Amino acid sequence: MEKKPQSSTEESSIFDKKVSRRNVLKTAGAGGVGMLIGASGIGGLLSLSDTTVTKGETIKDVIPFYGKHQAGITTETQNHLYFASLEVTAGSREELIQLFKDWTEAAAAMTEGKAVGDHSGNHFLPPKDTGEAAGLSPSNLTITFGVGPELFEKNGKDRFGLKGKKPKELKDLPKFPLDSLEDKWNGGDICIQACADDLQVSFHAIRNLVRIARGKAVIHWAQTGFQRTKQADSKKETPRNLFGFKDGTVNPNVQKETEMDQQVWIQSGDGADWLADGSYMVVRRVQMYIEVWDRSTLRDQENTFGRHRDSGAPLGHKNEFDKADYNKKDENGQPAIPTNAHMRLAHGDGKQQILRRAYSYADGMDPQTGSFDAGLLFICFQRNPEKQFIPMQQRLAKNDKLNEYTVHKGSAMFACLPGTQKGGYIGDTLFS
Ligand SMILES: C=CC1=C(C)c2cc3[nH]c(cc4nc(cc5[nH]c(cc1n2)c(C)c5CCC(=O)O)C(CCC(=O)O)=C4C)c(C)c3C=C
Ligand SMILES: [Fe+2]
Repeated sequence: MEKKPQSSTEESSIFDKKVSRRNVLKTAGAGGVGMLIGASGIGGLLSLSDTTVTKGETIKDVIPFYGKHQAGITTETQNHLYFASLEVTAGSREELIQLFKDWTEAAAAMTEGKAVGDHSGNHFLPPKDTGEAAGLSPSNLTITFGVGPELFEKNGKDRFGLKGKKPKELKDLPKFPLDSLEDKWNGGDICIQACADDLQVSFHAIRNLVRIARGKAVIHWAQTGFQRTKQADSKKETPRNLFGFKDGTVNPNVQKETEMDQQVWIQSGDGADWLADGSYMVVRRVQMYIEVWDRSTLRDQENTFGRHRDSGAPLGHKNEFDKADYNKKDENGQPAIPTNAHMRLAHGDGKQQILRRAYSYADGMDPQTGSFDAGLLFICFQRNPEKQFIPMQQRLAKNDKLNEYTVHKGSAMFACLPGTQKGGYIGDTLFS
């Protein structure tokens, strides 16, 4: 559950005063703009331009969809996640291109709080938008698209004429010691990450994008995720994971463009120029044995992460954001932060960094064990997984004390596409 970045390019809500879909409806009723409702129906009602009917009022909670980078990477984490991994069934490159064009249009509309497609009002046709987000605020919805290795080549087949564009970094992750991966949580041709401050808004986004993809792509696996809501934590402190620890304290600073260029954004000259301004996303579905954890002592728990539970401070330190001193000894002359502590191993020599943007999940019961199926959908972004996530996970998989309490069940890597401008479409540099 990684925290709080805010990128100056993407994140500033473009308007200052809130006009939710509901407010527009109210205003329409009060201000006598019923004609508008009759003329353009829900689709029209929800369009940004229609906010002019409420002069002076503007919309909040909108994160722009268009831009140099896709939103949902350096964006401050929203309360909820709906993540979907899809398999492409389209028969041709043209169909695939059309899919990305349709998705772009729909995603741009939904992030502005608009419905998908025009409201036809035709009683003999299914409505274009499924409707469950009508009346809801845009809720800072971001929709982020990524492509997996098999979109470029599957079983030696160049399915969409993309083989020559495959970046060498985009491949299945190596099998790490202790991995217990299941096909049902692995891989995918395309991923869509929908984050919002309302789960119904996230779900609506994925549902409508999957609906648009009918005949061209199907869901392979999906996962919801959550963290404490901003309403529950108005101070917006670092969220706690399901083991009760602050999670997301040490993360690259998304406000610093140079840091993002070094660690997160793929640069032209890195190998695949069409992917410049995109980022590699690694996803791991990590089940956490919360019942086992709950029976372990506070000292064991703190030694596992190398941090104090209450304050989030590194062991031997006072405050959450104190710089960890890995040479510090405890009263017995032992390292204050144990050599197998998660944060110590993840940190390494500090040269590799990743931008973590994970969410907790809770999916009922694990039928095999009768315990909770709960954990972390670990998501991170980086410029080069071979230099960043992979060596880090190799260290963790070998020695991390956290491995006593977790198991990696799912794994995937996607290349998150560069952003696009109005008139373009997500993926345009891949297909041009
Ligand atoms: C390979 C990358 C990582 C995986 C997989 C991972 C899983 C994982 N982590 C936690 C909880 C915490 N992680 C913390 C720090 C931390 N974790 C990683 C990487 C992976 N974690 C990094 C790079 C760091 C920062 C290291 C540093 O330089 O200090 C912490 C400490 C607080 C914090 O900084 O966020 C916690 C807590 C869980 C529960 C988990 C899988 C279930
Ligand atoms: Fe971690």
